[in-house]
Amino acid sequence: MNAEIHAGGNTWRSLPAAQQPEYPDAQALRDVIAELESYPPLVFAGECDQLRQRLGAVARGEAFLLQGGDCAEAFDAVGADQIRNKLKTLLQMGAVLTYAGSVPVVKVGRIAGQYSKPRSKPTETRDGVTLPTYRGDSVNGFAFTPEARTPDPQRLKRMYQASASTLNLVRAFTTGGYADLRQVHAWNQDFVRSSPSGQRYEQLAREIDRAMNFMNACGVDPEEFKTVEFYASHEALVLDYESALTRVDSRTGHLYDVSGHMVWIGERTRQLDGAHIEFASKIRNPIGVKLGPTTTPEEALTLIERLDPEREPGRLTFITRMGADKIRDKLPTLVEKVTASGAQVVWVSDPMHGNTFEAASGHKTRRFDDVLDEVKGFFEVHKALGTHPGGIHVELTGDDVTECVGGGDEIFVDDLHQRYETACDPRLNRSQSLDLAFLVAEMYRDQ
Ligand SMILES: O=C[C@H](O)[C@H](O)COP(=O)(O)O
Ligand SMILES: C=C(OP(=O)(O)O)C(=O)O
Ligand SMILES: [Mn+2]
Repeated sequence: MNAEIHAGGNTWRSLPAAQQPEYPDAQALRDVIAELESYPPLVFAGECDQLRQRLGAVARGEAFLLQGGDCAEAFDAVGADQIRNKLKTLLQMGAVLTYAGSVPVVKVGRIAGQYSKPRSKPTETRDGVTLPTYRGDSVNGFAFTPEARTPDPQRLKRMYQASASTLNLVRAFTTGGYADLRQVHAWNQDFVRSSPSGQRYEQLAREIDRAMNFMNACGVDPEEFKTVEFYASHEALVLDYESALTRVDSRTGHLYDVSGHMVWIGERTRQLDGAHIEFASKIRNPIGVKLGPTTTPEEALTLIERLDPEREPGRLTFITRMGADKIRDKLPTLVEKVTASGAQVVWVSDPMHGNTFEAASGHKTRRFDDVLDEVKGFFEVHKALGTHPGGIHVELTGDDVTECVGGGDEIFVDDLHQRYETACDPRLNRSQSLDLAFLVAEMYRDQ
């Protein structure tokens, strides 16, 4: 490894880094970093390049990005069922969008690395006891005890291992036959009878079957449908971890963060003179940046200067998360100014993070109708400006949780307690995710 170039992955260290864990033992952290630096990459730099090319197609208006998964993955949820259910949900959504929206879909999970959480408050108080807030399994434990909530650098190694086993199973499913498009019915088997979206999906799967029979009859090799391209992404939050997993690509001499194919910088860490943007500017992975309602056009343009100086379609994805009540007001100027600058970014809607509220029961939740309305606003703005609504970024799970209210198989506020399992933000369940995919496919077709 070239030490000089590798140092490029550490230039962030001299800058202020928001939302970093405060470890009690600096030497223990250094030991963990040294160990992580010796671990093999989780992804290959060439795969990151391939995703950048796919996102280039999205930027040009030729494809659509579906990015989704947990708000916060958890170490104890690294099991075959959970991973399969999540993947299955994303594959079903992908099939709906591809078929009903008539557009190639680039599929990216918030998966195999989504273990670190920025928080709005540094501490949490319960019954007069104040402890550090939970910052994701990579940092501390969810249990409300001083031991669990103390940041422990050993957790970064567990994050690597959990990411590796998740990615291994995802790769097995996506290349080994499970994700074969001829399985469109099988993905739905446990689901169809019980839910309106499952039944709607079943009808679509029958049409896909017919289309595939037609293609077979035309001589298309059925093996073409056997594997699916699927990529892993997460928020690059804990920079000690991300930079320990940043390596020089022997083919090109460039730096890649090999902890995932795509990484994004969150709304709370996108300071222009901060460590996260500096880190992201040094790596060649496709980069996302979340843009909330306070983003100014000047900030967006400076982000482009910093992260995409070559104006390479696919390098930079702007993930807007304005809130349903603000998107129609805030997004147009940003899109106009960015487009006028000549940059070709991918525009993606995260309709989750601007629409969170606390229910009377104390559960953090989101209304399906607000989520839908933000996506609608996103499509309306792009239609009016003649730009491409490039994709959606959603928090979802394949399990039948009750965390967001609404949807075709309606969840009510009074249901929230039944299966509220998230460690951080409320996720769409499988039925709500499929509902959303059908509605987004209609919007895409209509625009
Ligand atoms: O997932 C994102 C953030 O960590 C989350 O929205 C912040 O939530 P908080 O306001 O509960 O800290
Ligand atoms: C923290 C997140 O989002 P944001 O940075 O947009 O608040 C997230 O995606 O979980
Ligand atoms: Mn979240």
